[in-house]
Amino acid sequence: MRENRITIDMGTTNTRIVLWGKGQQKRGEIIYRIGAKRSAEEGNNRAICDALRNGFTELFRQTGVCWEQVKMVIGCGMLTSELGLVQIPHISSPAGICELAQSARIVNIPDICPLPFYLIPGIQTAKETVTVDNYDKYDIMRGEETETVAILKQFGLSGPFLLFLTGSHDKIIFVDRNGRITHSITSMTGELLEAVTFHTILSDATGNAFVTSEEYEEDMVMKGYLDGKRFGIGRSCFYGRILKECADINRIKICNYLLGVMLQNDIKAVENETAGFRDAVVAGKGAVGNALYMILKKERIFEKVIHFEDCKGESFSSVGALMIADYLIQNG
Ligand SMILES: Nc1ncnc2c1ncn2[C@@H]1O[C@H](COP(=O)(O)OP(=O)(O)O)[C@@H](O)[C@H]1O
Ligand SMILES: O=C(O)C(=O)C[C@@H](O)[C@H](O)COP(=O)(O)O
Repeated sequence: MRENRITIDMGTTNTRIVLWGKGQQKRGEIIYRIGAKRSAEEGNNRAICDALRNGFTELFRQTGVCWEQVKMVIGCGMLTSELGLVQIPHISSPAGICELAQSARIVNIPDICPLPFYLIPGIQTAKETVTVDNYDKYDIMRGEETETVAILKQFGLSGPFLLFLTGSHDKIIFVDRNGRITHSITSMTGELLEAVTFHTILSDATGNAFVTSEEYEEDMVMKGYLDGKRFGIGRSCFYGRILKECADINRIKICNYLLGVMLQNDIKAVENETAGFRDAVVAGKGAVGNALYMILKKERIFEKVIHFEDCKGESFSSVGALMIADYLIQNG
């Protein structure tokens, strides 16, 4: 019986392929450290195509499931960009689950997937033409719209609220009272933190590693955040080196400090845009999610801030893609 569905989310950095059995029962999951960034670096999408082929084979090997038992394959995120599998245009806001499901495209790529491949489009802020005079009112997302669907449905939320999503690119998503996305703001916080952590002189001070949940230190995050606000990102990052070389501070404290410095980006991005919003929701795992939640609470920009790490242990994007798959299956 064809009851299995496969969801794929490809981001800038990671690709997650999940095989779902009945309902929300996860049967298998493969995560590759391959994403849109790899295609940009290599000038082609071969790594992504290989990851999808290998991912399907590996999932079937692990679970014993075969293509004849799969009802639908559905993808979202940067898979639909020029750096992914097949480019499909963003749909315009406002949009929610119905608009996303109705705009899903079906493509046939038999050398990767023998079934029709459903692709969920991203969302762009509605705007006629983007020019050098108005680009700062515009934003795009691919993947986070699907995460938003999961967060709204799984936790029974209704807008209006601002949704903070962490990742390679942190997104601040404006959700209206009908649960539709009206606008978004992006900061490349995750990619910047990655570049600083692994590819600058500070890689020595960070020990070439991000801070984990267990290593999270609120005081150092807050110190970094306040310095970022006061001195700017560049100067504050260099204090990471001063702390290591001149004060002999350990790598965990320095990583927490740099996380706070970088999260200043997200607050700066949104601080003049919150009029009319009393509630904020933070959706993000690990130290980054904890840190952003803590900063938003301390800054008192919102009356209420809530935090979700994941959807009962599953990623928001995979659950959102599954919800859209089931919507499409139920609605023919
Ligand atoms: N402490 C941290 N732990 C893990 N990832 C972090 C951390 N700080 C920043 N990041 C960023 O988050 C990215 C991973 O985000 P994720 O949502 O899994 O991937 P994607 O953006 O590809 O969907 C990392 O590549 C990095 O840029
Ligand atoms: O829509 C596009 O082509 C984009 O670049 C949006 C991009 O920021 C996208 O939402 C991916 O972000 P993550 O890697 O999931 O953080």
